[in-house]
Amino acid sequence: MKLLEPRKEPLASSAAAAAAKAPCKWAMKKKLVGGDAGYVLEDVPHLTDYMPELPTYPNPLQDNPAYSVVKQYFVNTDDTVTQKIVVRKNSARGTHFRRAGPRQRVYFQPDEVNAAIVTCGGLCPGLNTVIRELVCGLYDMYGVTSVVGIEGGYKGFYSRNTVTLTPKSVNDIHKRGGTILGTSRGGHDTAKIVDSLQDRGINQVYIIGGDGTQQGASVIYEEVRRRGLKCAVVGVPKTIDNDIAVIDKSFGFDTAVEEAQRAINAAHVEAESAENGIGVVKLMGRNSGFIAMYATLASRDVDCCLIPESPFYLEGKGGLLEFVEKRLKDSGHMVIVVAEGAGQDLIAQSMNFVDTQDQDHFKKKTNFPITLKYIDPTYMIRAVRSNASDNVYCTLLAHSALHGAMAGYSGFTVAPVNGRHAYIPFYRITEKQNKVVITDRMWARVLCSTNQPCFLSHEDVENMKHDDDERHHLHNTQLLDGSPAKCSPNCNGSAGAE
Ligand SMILES: Nc1ncnc2c1ncn2[C@@H]1O[C@H](COP(=O)(O)OP(=O)(O)OP(=O)(O)O)[C@@H](O)[C@H]1O
Ligand SMILES: O=P(O)(O)OC[C@H]1O[C@](O)(CO)[C@@H](O)[C@@H]1O
Ligand SMILES: [Mg+2]
Repeated sequence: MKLLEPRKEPLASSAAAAAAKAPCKWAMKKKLVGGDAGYVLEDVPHLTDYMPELPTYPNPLQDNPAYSVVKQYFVNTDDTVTQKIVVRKNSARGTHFRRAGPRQRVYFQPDEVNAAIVTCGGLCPGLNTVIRELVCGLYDMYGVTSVVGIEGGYKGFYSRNTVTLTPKSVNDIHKRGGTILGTSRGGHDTAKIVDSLQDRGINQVYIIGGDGTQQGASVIYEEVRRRGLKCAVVGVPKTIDNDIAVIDKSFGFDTAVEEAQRAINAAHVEAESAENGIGVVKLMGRNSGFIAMYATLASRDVDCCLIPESPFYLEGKGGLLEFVEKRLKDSGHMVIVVAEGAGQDLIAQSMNFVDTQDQDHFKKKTNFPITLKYIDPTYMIRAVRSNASDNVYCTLLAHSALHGAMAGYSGFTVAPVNGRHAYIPFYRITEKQNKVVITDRMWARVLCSTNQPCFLSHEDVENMKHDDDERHHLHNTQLLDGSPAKCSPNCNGSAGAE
């Protein structure tokens, strides 16, 4: 294994190009370790990076009756998780992340730990489950008895008192939507937050939130490190939109897609029961259409799915209205699912038919009367409690997070990559957001299932494919230590690239 020089960012995306103009502060702080055949470990920081003399202790799990019988319960320190799961015979091994899980030695004694948990950003099903499992995991697995909640997001660090969290107080919270701690989208004052950590003697902080929150967590980590504090800063990624880069899926997404089925079913029933009935369902997704795409695929009752990534136009040959008219003539009703960010250009031209409930607009544009029912379950799909599958996922996330903190890792986000939980550096989560790639197979499946037009000309499609090829080419040929090791941040097969 050899330490590599920090690599240069590929110029494949506008974000990367911007970073090249104003070099990213992370560029000099990456912990890259190279191995054979183009193997690269993008490692996460550890408390010993700046506190080399820290003592270690045996992991209390070795004496825990539930875990001590597990064969190979502790993760080997060399275990890593590959980002690129599909390989060819001569492919470079590419990027890897440190495998999450309990380590044989830990850097905190149980009675030394003062943990804090905060939730930031928008709501998402599963927030309470993550909080519950962090608290119960710290208590039950590591014998920690001091865990507090920070109320109201980041600003709660310096404007509110903490709330004590115990297994008893969090026992039933996974059965509720929202977050018992409250959340907010403002108030990230790094110095004040770290002052508060210091004043309260907090030495493990679990920060649950989306891309903005993880950026906030990374600057908190930087400040903690600058002050030389023994405090593990751990990010748990959350976004209902499922658009976080690198990771397989974000918690709450499954639940949201499931809940969206209820709205789609209602739209279908309404549409079917009326003459030329159209049911329109608006789903979350300001910048990406994953919820709309998966809800459409799951339902099979949807005739048209509109997402921000796929431009469309209303009038003229090949436009949406022509398609609506044809579908109504063919089957007498239709269901349209629209992500909230879809058709932004049309909104700009005051042509947003989606937000209007004015059926005259449609009547004027089509040649026959229609009955339009508009259903907006936007907040309903994220305010519900998490489903069974998300509950299990949240439990594993919480456990991976606290194992990492106890093992002394800090400044990382935890999430599954190709089915295995891994510790991922903050910059990999925040440098870009995933989008639905409309030249990938998953979007083709949607078009196949709805039989909607792709609203793009042949030339548009060819241009997009060309752009994608260039993007892949640039990522694949970007050399690390002279070897072709890097794959696209998107090539982990996440969110339907298969
Ligand atoms: N670049 C940043 N640096 C520091 N703090 C940030 C940054 N961006 C956002 N934050 C802080 O993170 C918190 C949440 O941010 P934001 O509202 O963007 O939600 P999010 O975490 O992205 O979640 P969601 O998935 O709901 O959008 C806010 O308190 C905000 O001040
Ligand atoms: O209304 P709020 O709380 O800002 O959150 C809504 C937004 O959050 C998101 O889910 C992003 O996290 C968007 O898709 C959505 O528009
Ligand atoms: Mg966000």
